[in-house]
Amino acid sequence: MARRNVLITGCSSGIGLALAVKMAKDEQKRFKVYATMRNLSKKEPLEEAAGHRLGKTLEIKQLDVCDEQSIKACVNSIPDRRIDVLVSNAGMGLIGPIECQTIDEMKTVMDTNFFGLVRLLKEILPDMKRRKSGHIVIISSVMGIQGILFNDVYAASKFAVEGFCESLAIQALKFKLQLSLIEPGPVVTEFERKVFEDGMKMDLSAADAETAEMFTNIYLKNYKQIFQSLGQSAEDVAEHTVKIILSENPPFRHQTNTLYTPMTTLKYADPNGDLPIDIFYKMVFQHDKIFSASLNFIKLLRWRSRKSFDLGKPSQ
Ligand SMILES: NC(=O)C1=CN([C@@H]2O[C@H](COP(=O)(O)OP(=O)(O)OC[C@H]3O[C@@H](n4cnc5c(N)ncnc54)[C@H](OP(=O)(O)O)[C@@H]3O)[C@@H](O)[C@H]2O)C=CC1
Ligand SMILES: CC1=C(/C=C/C(C)=C/C=C/C(C)=C/C=O)C(C)(C)CCC1
Repeated sequence: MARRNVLITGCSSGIGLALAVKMAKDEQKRFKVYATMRNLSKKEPLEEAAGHRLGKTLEIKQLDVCDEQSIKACVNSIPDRRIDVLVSNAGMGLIGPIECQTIDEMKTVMDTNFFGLVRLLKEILPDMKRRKSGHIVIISSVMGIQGILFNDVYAASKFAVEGFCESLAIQALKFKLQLSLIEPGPVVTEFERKVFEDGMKMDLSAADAETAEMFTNIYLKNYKQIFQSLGQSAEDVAEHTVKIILSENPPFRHQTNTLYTPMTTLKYADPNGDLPIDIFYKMVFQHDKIFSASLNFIKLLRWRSRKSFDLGKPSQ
């Protein structure tokens, strides 16, 4: 099989970095990775992790998904503009009561997570259609399927991504293109740190006392524990993603975290949509002690089995 050109966005940290390195280190050298980031002054961790693959199976390029010119320049710099696999990974989070967020902050989330993907595809899709080959892989989220308390705008941005892709997938099929949504649950990356820090410093004065208390003493208080007990590593998500890229018949949707699937399954179990809302409400407001104890139990099990605990590792 010929070496496939892979363009990945958001490679300065987290899932993008882990995926770029994993693909560049492929023993069979099946990929040429164009690892992109908006700010090249952040390239050191990637350079270090790529080691001697740098300049061989991995090249670092500038690309800001909020800037059409930067996308165009990056794609034009790739031989024959040939991108066989596009991984749309760049993204950002936003938590808190909407009363305390500005419309501009919300627009930045939509602009990055949703319009970022749209801009990439406007540039790359026509070439893929002409060649009648290509795989578009999108790092979506479980929040592309299901909303979570105090993640209203972030979830909306991922729902937008999923609706857009569901529509596009039908046309893509006609051009023999593949489209896959990767849906991780919580992943321990910079995303988690940034979102938590922003949440902690948030000015909650525009919210009523009950909402502010709920955000601080329920959401933020449990946030770290949720990531510690249910969280995956970026490398885990990268492993799932490579498996999807290499599969002959890649699925349209792939959830990476089996500890989280009982939650997302609730969505499909009730056409009225009340079941997940009701259960999340009870977990947060009525059975919070049982919920917290269950999280601690999962954390303990994972600690005892030192990472071998199955988080839905793709079968060999
Ligand atoms: N962590 C999690 O719990 C989960 C994350 N995801 C999704 O995974 C993806 C990767 O996030 P993750 O690795 O966790 O987080 P990180 O914060 O570690 O990585 C996000 C990357 O996106 C980049 N980025 C942000 N805005 C832009 C932009 N305008 N143009 C180009 N790059 C940009 C960041 O660059 P910079 O360093 O310059 O900010 C960074 O490289 C996101 O789409 C996120 O929504 C999905 C499920 C769970
Ligand atoms: C499990 C769970 C909760 C929190 C889930 C979280 C915090 C998920 C984070 C997912 C991320 C960060 C996805 C990124 O795209 C609640 C609502 C507290 C209570 C109900 C069950």
